[in-house]
Amino acid sequence: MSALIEFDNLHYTFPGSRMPALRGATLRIEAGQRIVLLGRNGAGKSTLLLHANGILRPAAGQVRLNGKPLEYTRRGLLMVRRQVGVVFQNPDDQLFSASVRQDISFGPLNLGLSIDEVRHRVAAAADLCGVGDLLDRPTHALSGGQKTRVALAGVLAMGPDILLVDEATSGLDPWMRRQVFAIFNRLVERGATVVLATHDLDAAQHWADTVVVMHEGRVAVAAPAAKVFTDPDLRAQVGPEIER
Ligand SMILES: Nc1ncnc2c1ncn2[C@@H]1O[C@H](COP(=O)(O)OP(=O)(O)OP(=O)(O)O)[C@@H](O)[C@H]1O
Repeated sequence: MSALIEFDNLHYTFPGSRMPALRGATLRIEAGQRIVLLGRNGAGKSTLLLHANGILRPAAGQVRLNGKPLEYTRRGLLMVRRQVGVVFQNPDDQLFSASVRQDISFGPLNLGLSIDEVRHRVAAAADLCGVGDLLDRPTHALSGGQKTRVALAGVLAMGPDILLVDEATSGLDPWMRRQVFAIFNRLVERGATVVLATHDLDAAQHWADTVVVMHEGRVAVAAPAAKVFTDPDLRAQVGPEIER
């Protein structure tokens, strides 16, 4: 059976950079997984996630969604973004509308849904993320944690099968962090996959079922979380990436 999403030997170098950010990154992700993506600063985690919904296009290699190669056309990318949601590291890269309501509505409107359906999705996603009372606020006047939750609501309103979250949970207070992880769990129970790129080893040990470690633009390890932290061979292989 084909994977939900597959990164096959991806190579990518940012324009103007001499160092490749991805050097043959390969990873297979199935439905219903809780994945934590670890790796030192600059290992390539964000770059890999930006390939998942076609924001970046690999110089070589292929991204496949349900076995089909991504199509980098307007139509192809819209289809991908319906299924693959990314919450960026910096929510300011994601929020660009005048109000929170407009921002969360943007994705579902782009899907061509009816106004009623969009309203329903926006209200449900805002409620889930605890930003229902912020809907009429300008996005620039929010705190960092509020911006993160609005960005998450905007992605959830699209109803993704796979949610990729780039180090966005670190700025949340402990209460909100628990809420956000509860949202991730609900998505997974529904059959979606959540991938969290983070330096949060607690999330890797206590939340993830699968831990993926990137090193210098490649996936060095992809294994059950319990194994990564206990198997001496894997531990040695992962080395400083997971040492506290
Ligand atoms: N916009 C960019 N332009 C040029 N180089 C970039 C850009 N973004 C990232 N890079 C480079 O690509 C490599 C991979 O970076 P990436 O952001 O994917 O790492 P990361 O694992 O997400 O790191 P971090 O843990 O610091 O977020 C690094 O060498 C980085 O300097």
